[in-house]
Amino acid sequence: MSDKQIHARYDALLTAAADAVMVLEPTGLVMACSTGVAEWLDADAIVGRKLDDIFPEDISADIIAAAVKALDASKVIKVDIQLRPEHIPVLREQGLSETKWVELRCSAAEGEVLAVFRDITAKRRLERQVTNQAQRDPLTGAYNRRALRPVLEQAVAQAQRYDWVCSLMVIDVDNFSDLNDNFSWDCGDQVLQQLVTSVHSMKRTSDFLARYGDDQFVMFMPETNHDQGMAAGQRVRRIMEEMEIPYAAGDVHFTVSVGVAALHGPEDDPDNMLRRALENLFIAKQSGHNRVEGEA
Ligand SMILES: Nc1nc2c(ncn2[C@@H]2O[C@H](COP(=O)(O)OP(=O)(O)OP(=O)(O)O)[C@@H](O)[C@H]2O)c(=O)[nH]1
Repeated sequence: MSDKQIHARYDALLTAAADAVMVLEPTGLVMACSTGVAEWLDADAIVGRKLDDIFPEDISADIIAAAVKALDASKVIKVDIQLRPEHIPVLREQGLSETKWVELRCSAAEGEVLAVFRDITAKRRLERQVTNQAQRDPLTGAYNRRALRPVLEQAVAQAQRYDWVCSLMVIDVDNFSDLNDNFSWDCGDQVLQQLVTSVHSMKRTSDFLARYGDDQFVMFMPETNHDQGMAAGQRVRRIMEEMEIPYAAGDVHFTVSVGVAALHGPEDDPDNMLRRALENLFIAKQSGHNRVEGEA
């Protein structure tokens, strides 16, 4: 096969490929470029420039490191790169209008490196969506019990290390099964959704709300001592008591009971805090509902 044929085949391959490809010198100089389907890359404006002139320092260093490794190890080196238009003016001018994730694969060829960029933005988005769904309660959008566990463990350990205070509350809808029975399951659903919306709008950004059971929610509150946790519990109780949910058969009212527990020093742990909060919730229910109980 002649050199001409080899070049023609190489050009045809690059023209047909969906991926963007750059031929790089190990110094970072772009010798050739084909854009594939990347509408945010202008080959003419890239060829002859150094990666440092195109990308910010950290990205260009990642690409050069992958290229050098591919040359040294004679194998394909893979690295994922995030391209943000606000950090890469050169690509923004060429049409990069939203954040993209690309998978870079480098392989060595006669002292040069072929750098293949594949757009994996859609795959990344899907992965994030799936992770998000796995951590959320589909009805209310609050975090679920599975998501709560690692947050509690990390936050309680951190509070213990730095001698900070923290508290949690368990919120439980009073006579929730009666709401379901007397109105409808749909009405019960609306109560749970409204509860979460209201608690979200009153809580601090750092507080963490999760659906813990059927009609039960746990809110972890960092940097909150017992008295502040009780005050937050009373706020939740009052807001729920005042809420009216419009329903076909008339406005629906409901109340909640709340159990609060604060961190008890270095020997305490999330399971014990939850157990105490649930005990206090039980006392609130036994004492007539629509109450907040904490530690004496
Ligand atoms: N609408 C609705 N109901 C649910 C959902 N998940 C569970 N339930 C129902 O919620 C009810 C929970 O009832 P219980 O745990 O007995 O609590 P309660 O009736 O509030 O009683 P107290 O806590 O003692 O006041 C059960 O009847 C479940 O079937 C849901 O997602 N939506």
